Amino acid sequence: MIALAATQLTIGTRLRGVDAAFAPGRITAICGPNGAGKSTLLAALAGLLPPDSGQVLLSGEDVTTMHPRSRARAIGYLPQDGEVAWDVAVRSLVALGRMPHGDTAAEPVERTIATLDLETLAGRPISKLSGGEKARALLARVLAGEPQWLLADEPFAALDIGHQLTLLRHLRRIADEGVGVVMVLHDLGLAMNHADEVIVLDKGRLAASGSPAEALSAPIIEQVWGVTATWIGEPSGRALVTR
Ligand SMILES: Nc1ncnc2c1ncn2[C@@H]1O[C@H](COP(=O)(O)OP(=O)(O)OP(=O)(O)O)[C@@H](O)[C@H]1O
Repeated sequence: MIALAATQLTIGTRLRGVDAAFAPGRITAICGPNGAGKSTLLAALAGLLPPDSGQVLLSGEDVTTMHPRSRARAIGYLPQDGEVAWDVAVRSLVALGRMPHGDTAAEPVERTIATLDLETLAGRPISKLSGGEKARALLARVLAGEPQWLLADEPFAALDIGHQLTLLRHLRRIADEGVGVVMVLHDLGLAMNHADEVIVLDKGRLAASGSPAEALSAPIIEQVWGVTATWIGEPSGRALVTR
């Protein structure tokens, strides 16, 4: 089993001694208030932020010292505000996701374009896309690389409800195939209903972790977000009602 784990991860005051383990085939949501350290943790898991102390291990190997190409093959990372250096067409951008493999294999590129409903946009330059269309194109680039781990920062933020649902189903499908999915989510309903595990960060520290029901219980939401709220509805269809 290829596991990804952070031990006593410390980066300035942004992350303070965070321990977290992620399992392949599972969807883990990282939640917490603004500035809690969620994006910092995700970037550190991707090997892009060297810690002051502690480490991130992928199958026992330190991610910061892995060969960049093997790390890129293993870990697909989608940052919060993805920027594109060149104004290429969507299809070319998605094909760039194959770089870690040293190929531009048409099959995964076209499959990912179809999965993210980008067929009619495939020839259009990135600069001429809407915010949500660009978000889907950037996500497609990462998915086309078929990584063992998908680390995505707020992948649903710009998507309409239909594309959110399509993406949720796709993430569950790749998780069922063994991919480890780790994503930062502000929408606690999405985390409660669709994640297998939840990690809650608060001021750089781990505040809770476990099943969605455990880690996002009303007392933890009150303690971490300072919000009094109740979950209503059935499992996998819960809604958070604030008071
Ligand atoms: N490059 C940086 N150097 C120093 N501090 C930073 C840097 N980037 C972010 N921070 C600070 O580190 C803390 C954690 O930031 P981070 O982006 O990880 O939070 P977050 O939980 O993802 O927040 P949000 O929900 O607002 O996206 C914040 O207080 C932020 O101001």
